[in-house]
Amino acid sequence: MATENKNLSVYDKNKIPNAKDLRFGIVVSEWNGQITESLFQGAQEALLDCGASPENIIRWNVPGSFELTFGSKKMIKTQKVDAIIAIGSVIRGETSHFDFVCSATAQGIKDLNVAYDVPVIFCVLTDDNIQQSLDRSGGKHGNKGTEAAIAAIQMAVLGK
Ligand SMILES: Nc1c(NC[C@H](O)[C@H](O)[C@H](O)CO)[nH]c(=O)[nH]c1=O
Ligand SMILES: CC(=O)[C@@H](O)COP(=O)(O)O
Repeated sequence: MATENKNLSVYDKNKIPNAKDLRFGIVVSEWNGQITESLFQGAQEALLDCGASPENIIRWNVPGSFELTFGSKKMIKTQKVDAIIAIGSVIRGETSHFDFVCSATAQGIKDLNVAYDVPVIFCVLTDDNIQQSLDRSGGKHGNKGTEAAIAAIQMAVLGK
């Protein structure tokens, strides 16, 4: 289902586990900061709405999406968190660099989910233009940060 057919901010709170006893890490890329800050706000608001405590949300910043893998790995190794949300915004430029950043970031986060027992949620927008990014970070298609927060709660309690 394409995003245009699914608002990213819609969730049924009654179907989401309470997050009051969970600790979350959020690693935020500083590239396209206007977008990533909106994604962070969406994620933070949803976590709090679902019962998480502010002191149980740990935020770290990294330079760009490529660094989300290392930042998330470092957080897994040094912080006791139940799930991590990796937030980035990659917007296509003139060269093929977009493809390499997107692929490396997706593969790196996938690899963390394989190697460690802490779910890392892929909250990285990979857009052709800034309007697509705005539409998915609090615009007409909702906020992918909200979607990622709900996924983080669900994955944190999986199998418990
Ligand atoms: N062009 C974008 C980047 N590029 C930077 C890389 O993510 C990385 O920080 C650099 O290559 C140094 O390792 N990053 C984004 O998050 N978004 C972009 O649009
Ligand atoms: C995703 C990128 O790295 C990209 O924004 C960089 O722009 P360019 O391909 O024009 O160098």
